[in-house]
Amino acid sequence: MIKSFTSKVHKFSTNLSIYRLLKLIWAGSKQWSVISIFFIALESGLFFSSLYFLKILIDTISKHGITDIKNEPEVIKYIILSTISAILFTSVKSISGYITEKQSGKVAEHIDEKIHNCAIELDLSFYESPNYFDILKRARDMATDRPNIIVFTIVDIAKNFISLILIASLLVSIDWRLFPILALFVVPTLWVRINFADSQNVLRLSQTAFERKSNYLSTLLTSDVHAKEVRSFGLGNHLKKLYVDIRLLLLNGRLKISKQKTYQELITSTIATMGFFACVAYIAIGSIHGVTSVGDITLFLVAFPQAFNIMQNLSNSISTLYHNNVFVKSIFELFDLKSSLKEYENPLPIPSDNEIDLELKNVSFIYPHAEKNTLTNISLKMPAGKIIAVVGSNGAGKSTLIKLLCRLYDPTSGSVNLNHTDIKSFKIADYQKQICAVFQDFGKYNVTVAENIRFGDIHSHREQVDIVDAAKNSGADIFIDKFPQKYETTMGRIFEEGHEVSIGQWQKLAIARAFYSNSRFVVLDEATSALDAHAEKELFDSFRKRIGNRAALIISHRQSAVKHADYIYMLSEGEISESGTHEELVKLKGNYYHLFNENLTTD
Ligand SMILES: Nc1ncnc2c1ncn2[C@@H]1O[C@H](COP(=O)(O)OP(=O)(O)OP(=O)(O)O)[C@@H](O)[C@H]1O
Repeated sequence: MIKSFTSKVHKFSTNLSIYRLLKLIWAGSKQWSVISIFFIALESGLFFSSLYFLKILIDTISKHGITDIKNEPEVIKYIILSTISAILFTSVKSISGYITEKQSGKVAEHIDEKIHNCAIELDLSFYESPNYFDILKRARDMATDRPNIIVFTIVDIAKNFISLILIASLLVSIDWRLFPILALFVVPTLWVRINFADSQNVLRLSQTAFERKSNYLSTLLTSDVHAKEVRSFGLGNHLKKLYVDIRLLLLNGRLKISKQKTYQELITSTIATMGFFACVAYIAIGSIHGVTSVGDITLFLVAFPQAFNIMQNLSNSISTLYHNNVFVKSIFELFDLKSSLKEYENPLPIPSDNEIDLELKNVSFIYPHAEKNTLTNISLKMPAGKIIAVVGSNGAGKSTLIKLLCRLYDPTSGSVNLNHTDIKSFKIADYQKQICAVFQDFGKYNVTVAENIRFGDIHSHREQVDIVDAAKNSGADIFIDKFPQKYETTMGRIFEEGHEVSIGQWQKLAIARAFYSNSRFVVLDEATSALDAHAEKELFDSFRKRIGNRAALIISHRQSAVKHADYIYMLSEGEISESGTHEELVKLKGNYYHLFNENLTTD
């Protein structure tokens, strides 16, 4: 058991990252940490002094005898002093509870901010990794209430530790053997708790993926997005069963180690209680033999249960800290993740020329964890003021190409160049401002109409008229004007008074974002797929006028959307198989011709 205990303690100290944790707490709450430390010292000092005055009081009484009237002023003095110390102790304890609450609130805010920064700054490849989601989930779970628990626990450990030292000095003044005896009987309890916390941590790590899966199933059952299909396909009971099975599995895992802990705690708490009464017997027999005084016995009966409680609290706090360590580790794991997109050390300014081209040169790309290239040797140009189109069947690699253009990923080989300069030479944020993309799975923001459009260029403070212009250009103005609150209408149905609109209308809002943006390049990835034929025709007929001297890239499965492009690239299984104008490609009677098959026209 001793070997197991020391190995647990070693694992505990290496796993706990206590120094890093304290640094994190300090970074998030410097001022409140200082105040908190002051109150810890004050509280412990007052606790000690109330006991100390009590001891002197008892010593005074027992030395001079209870009936000695001369003794009265001194007795009253110590009664007053120990009462004042006890009152101050309880008051400081209450205030210090508030201070710890404030401190942990600050730490939680700090951790929350860091987690959100990581989530924003990490590149898209992390979102392809289940492991990243596990880390993120654990870190997010941690962010809500764990900082609170951890700060409270650390403060508790500090208080208990100081109090224990002070109280130990009192106990040692009775008999030095009392303290080691006490420690010996409390250690098994600590061992059981650390052991339990350790098993819980291992279990939690192995359960995170299942937890995520059960959360996912619960979302399927409860979210508005899936409500229609769940009902029409009658998926409810099937999904519910999958959910319940996983929850049962998780519960059984937890109950198994909890049962083990209950058995072990039964034994160790019996040992601890026996320890307490062994000490009582030791002191009582000592007093019969005249070795210990009445003051000693009284002090022992007051101080010993306190010391016993403090040691129990300490063991509880330490195991709580250890138990929460899995979350602490997760946030550090998250903080340690490094984006694979590297910032250039001396970034160049974005070229200010009026005419600016974007070009892919011999680009190949393989997704992280994928086995083969999604794109191979792609060369393609987006010249200023021109509209180009990329077409191809499902899975050909069109959206992937957009991700590279937007620098959401870097190519595995080849380069993306802005006016002949590799885009890696620019600051990522500066470059990304040059491109505005409307993705196939565009965002539906449950904010006002105006904010939905303003998200296209959130850093500029432009006039309302620009928002209205963007809405007119995308055709969204037609339904916006029908809302009583026009551009101040909240979209979606998540919030009260929100207005839900059709998918095509949402898509028009997303396109309005692109028109509102000042970027030099516009990318529409299947961005008009939900527009009715009339709205789509109207948009593309005047698209050139609407984008001004910007360059545009359109991805679409509809011939009507791509045929007016200046140049079209046909993507087949990740490679460009054909390119040319619509007329040239139709005449070629190759992949492009067959893709649109019957409905091809050259008008
Ligand atoms: N995150 C990813 N990780 C691994 N492979 C991916 C990932 N995203 C896409 N792929 C693979 O890359 C290939 C190209 O996908 P992409 O989304 O670029 O196709 P697409 O041409 O846009 O298709 P669609 O017309 O259906 O939108 C597909 O075979 C897909 O399986």
